[in-house]
Amino acid sequence: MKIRLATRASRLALWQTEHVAALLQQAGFETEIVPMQTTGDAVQDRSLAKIGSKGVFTEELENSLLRGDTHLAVHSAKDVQSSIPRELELLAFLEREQVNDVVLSFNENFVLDQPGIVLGTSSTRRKAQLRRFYPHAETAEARGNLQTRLRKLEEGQFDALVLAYAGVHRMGYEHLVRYTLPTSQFVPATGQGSIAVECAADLDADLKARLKAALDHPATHTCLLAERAFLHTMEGGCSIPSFALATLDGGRLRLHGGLISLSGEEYVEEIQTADAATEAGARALGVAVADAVLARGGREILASIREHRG
Ligand SMILES: NCc1[nH]cc(CCC(=O)O)c1CC(=O)O
Repeated sequence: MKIRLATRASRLALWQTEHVAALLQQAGFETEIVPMQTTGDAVQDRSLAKIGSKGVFTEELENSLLRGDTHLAVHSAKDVQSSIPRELELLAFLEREQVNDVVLSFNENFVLDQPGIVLGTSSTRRKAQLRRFYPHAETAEARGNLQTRLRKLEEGQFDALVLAYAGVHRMGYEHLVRYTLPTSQFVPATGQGSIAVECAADLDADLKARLKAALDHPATHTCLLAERAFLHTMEGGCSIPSFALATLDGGRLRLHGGLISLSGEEYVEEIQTADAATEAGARALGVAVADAVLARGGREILASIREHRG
């Protein structure tokens, strides 16, 4: 049977979808890749916070699943909104890459701890974390796909670029990495480093089970359920500077989640652990960490972000 895969047309998205296709082929499926443009690709001149983050990289792919034109949609897990249409289902999460944010520069002697440096990023979370942990650095908007951002770096629009290691590795830009930022401070966005595979909820149950068996990484899946429950409770999209990283150690699931104000001054974080045996337990951990963050000052941070945006 030929499985049709919906994907964005960016080089990173195509790399990820070819990776999914290869796993499916190993399991005996034929595949066809169906690239499409999303709003997030079309709108390059405004920051994601301004165009609204709800599904800008996923909606067109989801519509193709809903029409029955494709069987699976392949996304960066980070780009998938915290609640998806009830007719759709997140079937599988592929094994996660190293989750860190990294700093790239063409200058081999680039030093982060230096006054006046300009760091390119398009993420409100990274901007806020940089303001908190590297207050001497300035940030500049760096929208566009990875190739566009690298070109802006090469043109000298900023001294360095802050990106997810996962995308940098997949695109072969590791030789430009000057710093790997610690996940204790630069806690990544929900889902960073994993690829999510979505399907229609009414896809044939037997086919679903075979596709899931070929693609899903259960430990990553458990972590992502906790992180996504956190994000859902936080009511954020990728433009709210929340962060969440779940890790599994033996049978224990650990979730580090929090929220940071745009200025980087207000900061609430929470770490809790739970038994990782069930999906319900993983989700409950995400809700508990988010509730604690909201109760300990997160609500005020969210209110001030909303006020700031008008
Ligand atoms: N929204 C952009 C986006 N979505 C996924 C990745 C990288 C790959 C990943 O985190 O899985 C990136 C680029 C970045 O954040 O540097």
